[in-house]
This record gives sequence, structure tokens and C-alpha cells, in this order.
Amino acid sequence: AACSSKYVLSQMHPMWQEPLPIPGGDRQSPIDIVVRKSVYDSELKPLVTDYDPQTCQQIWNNGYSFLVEYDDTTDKSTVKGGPLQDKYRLCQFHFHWGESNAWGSEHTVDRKLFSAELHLVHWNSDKYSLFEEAVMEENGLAVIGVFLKVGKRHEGLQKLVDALPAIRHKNSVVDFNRFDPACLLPSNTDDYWTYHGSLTTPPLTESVTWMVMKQHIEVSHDQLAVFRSLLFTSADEEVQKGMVNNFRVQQSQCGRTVRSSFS
Ligand SMILES: Clc1ccc(Cc2nnn[n-]2)cc1
Ligand SMILES: [Zn+2]
Repeated sequence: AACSSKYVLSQMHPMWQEPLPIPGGDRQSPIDIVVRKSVYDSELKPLVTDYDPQTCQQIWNNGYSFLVEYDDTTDKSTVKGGPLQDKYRLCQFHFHWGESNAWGSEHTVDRKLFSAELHLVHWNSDKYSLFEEAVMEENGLAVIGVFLKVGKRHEGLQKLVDALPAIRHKNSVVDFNRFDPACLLPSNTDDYWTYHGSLTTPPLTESVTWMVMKQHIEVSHDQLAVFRSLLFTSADEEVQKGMVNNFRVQQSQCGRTVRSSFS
């Protein structure tokens, strides 16, 4: 199966050519979270996020998604607790979404697809001094995943949505400050699933402790439509391609246990 092979089996992923040499290859992400197979772990603590909106720096289109980047030269915006032994510094957050509301998330819950998924990417600043170092290490990264469902308008998201037309093309960037990513977290962050996995775009390194929130957030159809107005392509390319379906195909569980913080 895909677990033993050193190569990720290519499955029609539009974003990059596969197979790619993956170190190990048995801890890839995303996966389907099979609720009845997840194991309740009473030792799992609540997540503790402490984000400083002043550390928000810019928003840009990297040709895969749009990223909101934070100043990670100090421990000003961090996550700890939960399954984490150390403190992790927020470096950026971004989303994955579909061309329709029917799909778009990277993880699924009992095969249920959500319209989009938010990823808050942090690196272990207790053990490493740079993201680039941490990205290669088993305990290097911690990513919080939050599912998005189409429903009522998300007031906090609107500031982000209003900035997107300025970064329609790949490699465009605009200043963006005073955005508190905590407004994108669900009201309940005590209930989550956690497992060891990987980044879902190159370098696909198996350095991520995933914490996927059980509770989703709601955004409006119109807000998600603005995500879909972004382009994968830079301004100088002849053929422009709409930035949709920027999620990776699901990977084999390879015998991994998904733990839950709730029974
Ligand atoms: Cl630095 C970096 C590289 C890839 C991704 C994409 C991703 N990996 N896991 N979730 N999203 C995010 C940040
Ligand atoms: Zn992501």
C-alpha cells in the first residue's frame, strides 16, 4: 500500500507533479478522521492560543493559497497545551477550498467533506530557532485545522475577504496588520482530534502535529466566492487559472491512531 512506498502515489493532483520522494512516507496528510476508531485520551489538555494581532504583517498569494503572515521573530503569537510538549510560534495561516460548496476541505470526518479548511501553522520555538529548521523535524510543526461550512456571514473574516482583490495573482502581496486569528477559531477549542502527519504541499515533510477542531465555523457563500476569485497564475501568464480545489488528495492512515480530546 501507499504506506510502505517511498513515493506518494500520484492521484490527479493539479497542484504539482507527483510522485515526489517523501522521507518515510507513512505519516502523510490529510486523512479521513474515522470517529469510531479515534481513541479518547484524557491526558490531552485544552489548547492554549495566545495571539497578538500586532504581529500580523502581510497577506499574499503564493500560487497555492493565500497566506496571512505573522512576525515570528519573538514568542508573541503562540500555541501550547493540547498534545504539545513545547510552545509553538504562529508563522502563518491559510485556507484550502473547492470550486463548489460541496467539497474543499483537506481532512474529512467519517468521509464528510466541508467547504473549506483553515490551517494555522506554528513551529516549535522551544527547540528550534527558525521555521526552516523546524519544518524538517518530527516535533517541529503544529497546525490547527478548522473546518468551514457555508452559512451565516463571518464578521471577523470580512476584513480578510476585503483584502483579496488586491492579491488576485500569484506572488502579489499587500500589507495587512492588526488581524487577530483567534476570531477564526470556533467557540469550543477544547474538542479536537490530534495525530502525527505532514505538510500537505511540498516539502510534504512529516513534521506536523495536527489538531483538527471538532466544531466548525460558518462563513457566507459570498465570502467563499471571493476566495474562488483568486488565481493560481501570475499576472504575466497568458492563461489565467482560478484558484479552486487547492486541497491534497487523502493519504493512507498507515495504522496511525487519531486521538480525541473528548469522549
Ligand atoms: Cl510553510 C507551509 C508549507 C505548506 C503548507 C501547506 C499545508 N501543509 N499542511 N497544511 N497546509 C503550509 C505551510
Ligand atoms: Zn494547509
